[in-house]
Amino acid sequence: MRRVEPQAAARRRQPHAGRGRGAGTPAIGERLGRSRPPLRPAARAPLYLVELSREGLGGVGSRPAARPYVGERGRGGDRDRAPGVRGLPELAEAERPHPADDRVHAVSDARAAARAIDALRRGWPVAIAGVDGAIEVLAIESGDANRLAAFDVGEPADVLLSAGRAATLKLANQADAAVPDAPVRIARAPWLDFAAATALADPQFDLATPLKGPFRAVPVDRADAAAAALRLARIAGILPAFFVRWYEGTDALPIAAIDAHEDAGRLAIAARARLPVAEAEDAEIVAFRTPEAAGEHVALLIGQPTGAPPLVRLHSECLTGDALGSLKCDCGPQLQAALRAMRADGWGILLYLRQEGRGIGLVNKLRAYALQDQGFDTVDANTRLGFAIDARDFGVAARMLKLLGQTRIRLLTNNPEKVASLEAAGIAVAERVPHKLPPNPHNERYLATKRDRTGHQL
Ligand SMILES: Nc1nc2c(ncn2[C@@H]2O[C@H](COP(=O)(O)OP(=O)(O)OP(=O)(O)O)[C@@H](O)[C@H]2O)c(=O)[nH]1
Ligand SMILES: [Zn+2]
Repeated sequence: MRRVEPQAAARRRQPHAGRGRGAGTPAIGERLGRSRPPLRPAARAPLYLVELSREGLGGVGSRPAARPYVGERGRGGDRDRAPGVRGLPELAEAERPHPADDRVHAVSDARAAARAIDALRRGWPVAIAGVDGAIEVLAIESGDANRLAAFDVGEPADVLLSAGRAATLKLANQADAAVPDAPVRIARAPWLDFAAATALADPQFDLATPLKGPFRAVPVDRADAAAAALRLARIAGILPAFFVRWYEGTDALPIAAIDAHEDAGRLAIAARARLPVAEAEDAEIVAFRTPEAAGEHVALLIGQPTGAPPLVRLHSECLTGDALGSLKCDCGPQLQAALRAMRADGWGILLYLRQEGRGIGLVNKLRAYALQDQGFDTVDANTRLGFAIDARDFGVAARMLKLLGQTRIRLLTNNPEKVASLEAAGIAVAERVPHKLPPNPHNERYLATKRDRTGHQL
């Protein structure tokens, strides 16, 4: 058994309900669930939420133990397999996500991060603790003028943007913009009301909405917490732009909680089943998830192990390309071509990674598309929004391959970064297999940008 946290504290932590930050507007505080009076410490002490350890119950819930996908066809005989599932016996046990003694803190912290992400999307303030102190942020995208009025209590909150966005506003120099997701703080001028801040946050409307000004960048104090806030925005799929103030409470989210939330090492196999697909009737699907993060990744296993390293494709989710047949990118054709190549090769593994829009999420990718409609290329569009050019973590793919028992692969890609990231995470890439498809008039520029600006071998 493990003790997680007092129920009252768990309820109170996000949004910072009842922490008594002074005279907020009662109606708004009520609506945001923030007006509950603080509980006296004595009232919190005895109540604890208790969870049974999964290990103690013998395995992860009622799931079958993960069986790695290695070995040879028919070894042990088909009759030994669970019905409908490609089972390959006597193989290395899947790695455990964490040593048991790490788990209590990692789990509660990572859940606190999940609550903070949810709060950001709802327009609730979130406090984040750095080494030099904490900040509190209100996302501009999900906030409104009333929430800002409540947030501004005492003195007006400044604005927190990313360097990529600040550079487009001429508030950061090129050197700063080299790290587009680094934090930049803008002093709150009297005219910087909610509407003006919205225009600052979203570059899509720069051409249509001339910005007021001048704006003045000020030194970013508590920079680690500010950078963490921008990171949380990316995970939440919102614009990396906030109102920001110092926070003196003790219940701020530690940055380590965000690390735990994103920790690929916490991925485990959640389910597996047969999935006949057009390219391979004997395919098997394996789903992976962590206890906290929302995205579930899947592997599609094609053909039967031949003893040679499998042909692997890391495919990042692209709703527009994969499901809607978008011609703006090459994702849909690449996905299908990868499955065909695996079938031709004998066996392979497609990793379908929930990293839509190179990790910035669907809505932000569509904003990037709107910027491309205005003439910016795929790299500049990401930067102007305030994101890294590529925000993906390929450690996720490395972890999935290890859980499938594969540490030596042949990789279908034109992207040297995928090779380097997998190698750095302990996967030997025996061969990079080019994965080029003919351009169309709509994706020609996109592919040229990948070749010229992001090092793709096209
Ligand atoms: N932010 C952003 N994401 C895009 C854009 N176009 C496509 N994507 C996303 O880019 C990802 C596709 O990249 P991949 O094909 O996996 O990888 P790659 O870096 O091109 O490398 P390859 O293995 O050579 O194909 C998907 O998540 C798409 O949603 C764009 O203009 N902006
Ligand atoms: Zn795509």
